[in-house]
Amino acid sequence: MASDANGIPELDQDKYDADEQVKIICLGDSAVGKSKLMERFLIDGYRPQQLSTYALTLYKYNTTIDRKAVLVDFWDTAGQERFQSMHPSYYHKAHACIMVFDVQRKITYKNLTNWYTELREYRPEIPCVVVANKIDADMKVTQRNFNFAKKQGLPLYFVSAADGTNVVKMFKETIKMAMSYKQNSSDFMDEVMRELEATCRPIILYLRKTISHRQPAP
Ligand SMILES: Nc1nc2c(ncn2[C@@H]2O[C@H](COP(=O)(O)OP(=O)(O)OP(=O)(O)O)[C@@H](O)[C@H]2O)c(=O)[nH]1
Ligand SMILES: [Mg+2]
Repeated sequence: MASDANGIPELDQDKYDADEQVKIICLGDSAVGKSKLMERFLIDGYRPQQLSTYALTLYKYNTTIDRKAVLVDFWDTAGQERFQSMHPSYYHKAHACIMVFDVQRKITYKNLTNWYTELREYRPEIPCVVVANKIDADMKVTQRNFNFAKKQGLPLYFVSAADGTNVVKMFKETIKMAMSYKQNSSDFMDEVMRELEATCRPIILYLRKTISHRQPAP
């Protein structure tokens, strides 16, 4: 996506290398409330930017962390999740993930496993939170055990985009996790090591071959 995005600065993902830029993605089945959650959090003056060609909406949020201005880009799908899989560039350089299900629809909870597997394929280390949305419809669900989060060691938030319960708390904590990941991750070194390995492998193979073909000295 980034490479076809010539001329659309919002899709230039190199900007996420800068200290003050964070990318947070949102995953989950259709109609679980992903967009409503964003809108609820950014209720005062959110500026969603719909990029329909890319089945994507970007929500921008300015905040201050440790007295430093930070710009958060929330990436929200616009229908791509119906195909049960996202374009790889959706995951590219993401610093955290918000994974949402609808407490009223069991299938959306079951599908978290698929979303999580795909997320880890592309971003093995980034912080991820599980969000049980629509608790306003039946508060009793907060007593239920949703073991997926516990099993994976992920934080679980019971929220309602409709009445706002826990929405700000969940977003603020996720932003902090994203920043902390960005400051401490070994992403960059991993990339360097992978490049080095790929470059050096043919040389090592060649050397091994040459040495093994050498005749012992008389
Ligand atoms: N009762 C209740 N309804 C909600 C809540 N959040 C979202 N909804 C409703 O659920 C429906 C889907 O919400 P969206 O935010 O559009 O869901 P989405 O996950 O963005 O859906 P797609 O963009 O199609 O993937 C809408 O009719 C919302 O009004 C909630 O907390 N409580
Ligand atoms: Mg949506």
